[in-house]
Amino acid sequence: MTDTVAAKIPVTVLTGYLGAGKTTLLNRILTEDHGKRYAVIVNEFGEIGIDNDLVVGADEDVFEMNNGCVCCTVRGDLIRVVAGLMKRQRPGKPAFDAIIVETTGLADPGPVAQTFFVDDDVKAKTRLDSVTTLVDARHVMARLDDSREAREQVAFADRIILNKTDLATEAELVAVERRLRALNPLAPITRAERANVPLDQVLGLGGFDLERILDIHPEFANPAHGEAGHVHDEHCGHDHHDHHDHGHSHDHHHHDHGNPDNPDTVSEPGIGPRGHDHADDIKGISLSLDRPMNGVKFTAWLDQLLGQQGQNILRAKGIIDVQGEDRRLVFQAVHMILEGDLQRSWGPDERRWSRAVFIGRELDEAQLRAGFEACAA
Ligand SMILES: Nc1nc2c(ncn2[C@@H]2O[C@H](COP(=O)(O)OP(=O)(O)OP(=O)(O)O)[C@@H](O)[C@H]2O)c(=O)[nH]1
Repeated sequence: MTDTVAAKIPVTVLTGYLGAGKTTLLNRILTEDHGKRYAVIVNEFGEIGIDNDLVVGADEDVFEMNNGCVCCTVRGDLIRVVAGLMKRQRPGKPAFDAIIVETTGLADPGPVAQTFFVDDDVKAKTRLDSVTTLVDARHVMARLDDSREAREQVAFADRIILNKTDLATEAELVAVERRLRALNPLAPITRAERANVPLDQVLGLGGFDLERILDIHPEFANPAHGEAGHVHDEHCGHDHHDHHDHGHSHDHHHHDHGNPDNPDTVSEPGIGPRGHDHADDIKGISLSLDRPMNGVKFTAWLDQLLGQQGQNILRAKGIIDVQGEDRRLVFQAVHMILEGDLQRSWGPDERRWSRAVFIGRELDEAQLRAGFEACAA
């Protein structure tokens, strides 16, 4: 028994609301000198891969799941990706020491975690090691008020990392901790800045506690439709129709639930991640431009935009092709807090283009697009 458990590849699910610091932690894990080989699965929000591109130096082992709506389609994707990973070989040992799944900030981690219990193939070869939830010390209180996903992420955690402690006072941190404790009395809370937690507090915890989750979600291990790989589970059942609180609006819900193995069936044009509106009025807008941008204009536009609409912009990020600059300009924002810098050079064969994703409420897509394109050099 113990042998089988040991032979299974541990899976860590990293979750946390938009901009909490998941990619920062992931990059820390991937760059630390640990001699381990990790496979990383990122659940991309929006149709133009940016997240994937922001994960450092791990090209060959980063796998993208190509949509944002975790409750509907990710299970099928995840099973496919994990099954593919299992086929890889390393002499004498499993292909990977661990698998890390980064969920989108809008995801309820339930269906992702559930995948490791319902699909027989996945279950035979992997074990869920822990769900680690990152929390943005500065913004989490508001998100716990208005987002069911944010609350679920905290409730589900085996470990909580209270990140961005540099952006909050001690009194605020204590208040946040009290609130987190109320939602999840058991998960240890570790404070962090730039997700600087020791890796042994994230990986190899053996921490996923099925019994605790069954207390929160008695139906967890027994999905309504029961079938391995069935993506339209009980989360879908209540979330789509009953729970206005959950805030998923699936107005654009054209995809075929009966065919989780064919992610193409979810591909559709339109706003947001493959046309899905998340959390009622939250939407994602993806912009791109094939001409170089004027760096000064772009920065001024972005500053002004965040100044005026930062309250409504939950998250923004992008990779910009600046005229006269060999390096890629990478920017990120969470509400009004903006960070940007010139990172690595564009590769000789790399497509030079600018792309950005804005996720928020009451965003005017036409206006954003016009503003973005007006920054062309
Ligand atoms: N001040 C401060 N900024 C941080 C800290 N940790 C991360 N950031 C910044 O916060 C922004 C979001 O961090 P990410 O790691 O991309 O967050 P994420 O959870 O992966 O975001 P999504 O994948 O979009 O949900 C980036 O600009 C980070 O550099 C921190 O401890 N303090």
